[in-house]
Amino acid sequence: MESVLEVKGLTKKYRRLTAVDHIDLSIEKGAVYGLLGPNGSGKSTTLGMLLNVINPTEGSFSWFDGKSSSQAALKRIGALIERPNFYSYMSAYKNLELVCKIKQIDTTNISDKLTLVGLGDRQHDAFKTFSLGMKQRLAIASALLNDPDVLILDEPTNGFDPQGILQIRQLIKDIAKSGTTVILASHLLDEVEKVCTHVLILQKGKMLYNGKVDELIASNGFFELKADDAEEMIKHLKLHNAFDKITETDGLYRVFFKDIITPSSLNYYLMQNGVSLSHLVFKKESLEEQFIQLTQA
Ligand SMILES: Nc1ncnc2c1ncn2[C@@H]1O[C@H](COP(=O)(O)OP(=O)(O)OP(=O)(O)O)[C@@H](O)[C@H]1O
Repeated sequence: MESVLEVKGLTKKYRRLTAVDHIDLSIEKGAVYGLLGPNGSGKSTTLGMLLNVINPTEGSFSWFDGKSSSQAALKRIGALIERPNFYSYMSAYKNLELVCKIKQIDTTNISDKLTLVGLGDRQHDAFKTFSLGMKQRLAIASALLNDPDVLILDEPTNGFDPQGILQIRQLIKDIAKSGTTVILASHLLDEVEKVCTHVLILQKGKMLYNGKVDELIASNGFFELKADDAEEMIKHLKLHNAFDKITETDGLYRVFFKDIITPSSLNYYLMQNGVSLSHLVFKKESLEEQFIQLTQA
């Protein structure tokens, strides 16, 4: 697969605060890569470094083949970090014409990009008549004017109503389908689950998970167990060679294994060791449960 971005040990320190702490990342063409984390976890700082507006304290990154200069690489990237200022009395089309003039790009793409973001039939209407969601879609069209290989979005659906959110998420998926790699920062787990193929989970600048969204969801699952003799059960669970960890809430034990274990084989193992269970349920965690586990660890 063609590599779009390679990041090694990227770190940003602000005095004593480490905003981004040794991040490694490898993004392939066509991925929709989510940077997921609560406010202040370092998402915007990471994007700022990748866009050359924040100087890293340590580490390195290289765009595309690693051979192009950072200036040349930046020309292949469209970014929407802050809401751009458009002229309210000018039409969507005229606003984008102005963007093209400023960025010295050909204007031939404007109508196509407006159609792509669903504003084809509103392109000659004044910007001030647009809803918030339409304004954001115009901003995305603006970032796409020079046909970038990569589109970077910071919290793309923040502040929109449910319908606006749906439209923007669908648009992001359509853009990715057309071959553009997307990197998006979001504090919304649901957004990453619905839109992204890959995710880097950040907490206080540290990487908690980095990989495919599917693989995060498709964990080995866990067992909910109860036994009259809980102590004996725990002892034998811990002796199992695939044992990972155990947690307890109100007498119900959640047991995680490093490998896939079937309910019947676990039941058999415990029975052989003299432990009879009064409750055995196998469950798969939702991404949300895994996210909570990761961020609580
Ligand atoms: N210029 C700065 N000087 C000092 N500290 C900063 C600066 N910029 C960011 N920080 C701190 O770095 C940490 C990471 O901030 P960052 O904005 O990257 O997080 P984020 O995940 O994007 O959060 P948000 O969604 O709230 O912007 C925070 O603790 C923030 O206060």
